[in-house]
Parts: sequence; structure tokens; C-alpha cells
Amino acid sequence: MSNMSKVFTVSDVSLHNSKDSLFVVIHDEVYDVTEFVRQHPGGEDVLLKTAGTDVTEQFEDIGHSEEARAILQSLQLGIVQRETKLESTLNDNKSAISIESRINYGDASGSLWKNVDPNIAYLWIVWVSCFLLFTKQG
Ligand code: HEM
Repeated sequence: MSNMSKVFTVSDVSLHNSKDSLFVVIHDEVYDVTEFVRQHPGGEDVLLKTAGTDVTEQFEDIGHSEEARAILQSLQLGIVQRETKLESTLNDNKSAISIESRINYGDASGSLWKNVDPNIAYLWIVWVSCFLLFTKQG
């Protein structure tokens, strides 16, 4: 129970895909079946083949008993954080960063250059350089 709040990503779980370390996901919960796999009444193969993945459908299709569900409880490691949740967090960060950078840009760019079109500024620099060059030569 102490580890129940541990959060795994889909890719964390997918790394535990062998006999040495065998995780599965059922209803968004992560289970360590490394030890249990040898005692599984349905055989080792089904769990080895699906190691590191979401087996909710397979688990429910068999119609596992209450006893099977009790065993599951004892094997729970944590929960899985879905890709969609990660994406929305990333998107939130992105918009937070873009707002932040807009604020910073406004602060850093002072009042003088804030409203100057870079193209116009460039033309001005070229024009002034030419003027200085020609007046020096003359
Ligand atoms: C990882 C969690 C799992 C646990 C704790 C578990 C546990 C059990 C238990 C206790 C039984 C005995 C029957 C019962 O009590 O319902 C059983 C049977 C069975 N399990 Fe699982 N199981 C798990 C996952 C799976 C998965 C992912 C599959 C299929 C891909 C599967 C396929 C089967 C089959 C086919 C049987 C029937 C065996 C028979 O009646 O001869 N199990 N399982």
C-alpha cells in the first residue's frame, strides 16, 4: 500500500517487459507480476507475451475471479500516467513559457526599439553607413 501513489509513464512500464522484471497495467494501475508469473493458473506465456503493456482487455475477457483481483491488489506498485495527461501538461508548459518569453521580450526591449520595424532599422543602418563612407571619401 505504501507505494500505491507511485506514478509511472507508459514508457516506464514498457521497460519492465521480461522475466527479470515484469510489469503489466490493468485499469490504469501498474502491477509487478515478476514473482507471480510462475504461479499464474493461466500460464506464464500469456503474461510474458504481454509484459510491459496494458492487459486490461485480456484480463477482463477471461472473467477473472474475485480471488484473482485480490492477488492483483497485493501486486500493485502504482498508477500509470497516460500520454494524454502528459501532453496537456506539456502544452500548459509551452503556453506558460510563451507567455513568459513575451513578457521578458517586452521588458528587455526597452521603449526605443519596441515599435521599430527591423526592416526599417536595417535600411537606416545601410543608408547611414553609405552616407559616412561617401562623405569621408569626398
Ligand atoms: C496480472 C494479473 C493477473 C492475475 C493476478 C491473474 C490471476 C489469475 C487467477 C487467480 C486465475 C485462476 C482463475 C481465477 O481465479 O479467475 C487465472 C486464470 C487465468 N488467467 Fe489470469 N491473471 C492475470 C492476468 C492474466 C492475463 C493478462 C491473461 C491473458 C492474457 C490471463 C489469462 C488467464 C487464463 C486464460 C486463465 C484461466 C486458466 C484456466 O482456467 O485454466 N490472466 N488468472
